[in-house]
Amino acid sequence: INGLSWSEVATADHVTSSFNRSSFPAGFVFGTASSAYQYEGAAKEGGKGPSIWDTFTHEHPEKIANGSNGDVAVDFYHRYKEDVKLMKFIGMDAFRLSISWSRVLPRGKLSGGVNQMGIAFYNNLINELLANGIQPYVTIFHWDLPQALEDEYGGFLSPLVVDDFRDFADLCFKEFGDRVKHWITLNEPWSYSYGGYDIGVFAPGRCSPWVSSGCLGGNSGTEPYLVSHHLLLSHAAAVKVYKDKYQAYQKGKIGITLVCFWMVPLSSSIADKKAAQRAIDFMYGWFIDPITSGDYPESMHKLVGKRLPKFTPEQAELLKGSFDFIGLNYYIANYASNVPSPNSVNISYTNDPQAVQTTVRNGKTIGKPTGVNGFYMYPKGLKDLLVYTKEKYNDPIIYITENGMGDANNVTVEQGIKDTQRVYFYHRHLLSLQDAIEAGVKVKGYFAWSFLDNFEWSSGYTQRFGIGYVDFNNGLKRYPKRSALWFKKFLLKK
Ligand SMILES: OC[C@@H]1[C@@H](O)[C@H](O)[C@@H](O)c2nnnn21
Repeated sequence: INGLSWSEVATADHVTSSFNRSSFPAGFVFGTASSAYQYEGAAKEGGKGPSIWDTFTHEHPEKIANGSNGDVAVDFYHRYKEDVKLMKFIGMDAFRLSISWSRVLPRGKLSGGVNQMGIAFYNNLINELLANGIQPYVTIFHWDLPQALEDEYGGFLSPLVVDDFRDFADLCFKEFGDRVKHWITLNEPWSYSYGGYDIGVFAPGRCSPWVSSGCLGGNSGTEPYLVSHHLLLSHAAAVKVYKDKYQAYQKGKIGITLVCFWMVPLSSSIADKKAAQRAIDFMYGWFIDPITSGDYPESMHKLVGKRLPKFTPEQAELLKGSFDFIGLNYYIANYASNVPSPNSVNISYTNDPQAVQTTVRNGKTIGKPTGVNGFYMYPKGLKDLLVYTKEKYNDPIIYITENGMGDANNVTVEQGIKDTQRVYFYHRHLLSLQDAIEAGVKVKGYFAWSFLDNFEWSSGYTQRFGIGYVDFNNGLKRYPKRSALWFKKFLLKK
């Protein structure tokens, strides 16, 4: 600050410890994560077609804090070279980005034509990363479905999306797979289904009328399950294409990114312990069971019944083992407790598990607060989730593809960059990650969410998750936060 450049600020004395990169296995990958709609901006530039997030934010500004949108976001589309230099300055090994489907296929379908300016943008970005010694980890779908496919057949509500997603993934492998060696098919299918079709706060904003009066049609008891079913089939189709057509000579790896809140039984009662397991099944098992066993968890069959779509034997075969690694996004833990008399009238994904999630026990919150209401720090949950995955799902290779916290430091730049709470968050979660590795979990990398403050979906720009501060009042200027400088020391190669 006071005009100090990143390197001048970095020399300032910052607390470090003997805990650093060398506390992790050689070759362990450290990076930061992002997504297209939250970073790029240039929403109508360079031949890009509209996504459902462009539509959602413009047609329903009341659903986004301050009526914000991603039209400009943090202007990554124009500033990516400067930003890659900053990643290198911090010492990051990798950068996780997503491809905007409607930037490369403006009409969603291959038959609608490929936008060569979109292809060029991602080629330039990938080349810039590699030229700076940073590995690109690419997410194919991070929620920004082309509006054209939502209009044509309801997007992921329809099985027709599977072929279009497969073609989009094929295009990405063909155009970028010579340099991209780590692919993630989907980011958090849980969030897309739950946010977009159960509670309606994410695009396309659907839910049952009893859930919220603002929903644009929908049924919270059936649509989340249909959408997740088609997300899983799309994932499997993309993995098949990669393994059939590209992996042998491109020699990359492909996986999926899932999210799970760790669930802690509210009491030591059997009922609450079972409720916590159901809560994990409905958030995490919903997806990791089908890609490991080829079917949904038993608890979902029992509680959702005929509302839960079925996989054909062929689909089950395609899904089983459809990954080289699991990407895991971890942020928080919740208490889970049993719902003794389930609500038989208001049927929804949220009510089906008969487990209510809370954050306070005997007047004490589950962890230290963050800037996001209801989100508390629970570092131990990272290790618990990793060991759970190792033991229950046959010891897969795992990347932590997101971990971080939000704060509402919107007052001044000086305040915003003094994010000592975020330094504490990262320090504690990396210690927990180290415990998991010592317990034998095969974690190969860790990505902080996020490199820069960015568009935080329905929270707009009111929640900041970056280790880099963006001054939205002054030309989107970037500043290193304390956490960025902490990472710089942590990552220093001896
Ligand atoms: O809310 C912070 C971030 C979002 O910005 C990401 O887009 C999303 O992948 C996610 N999942 N959990 N937490 N997050």
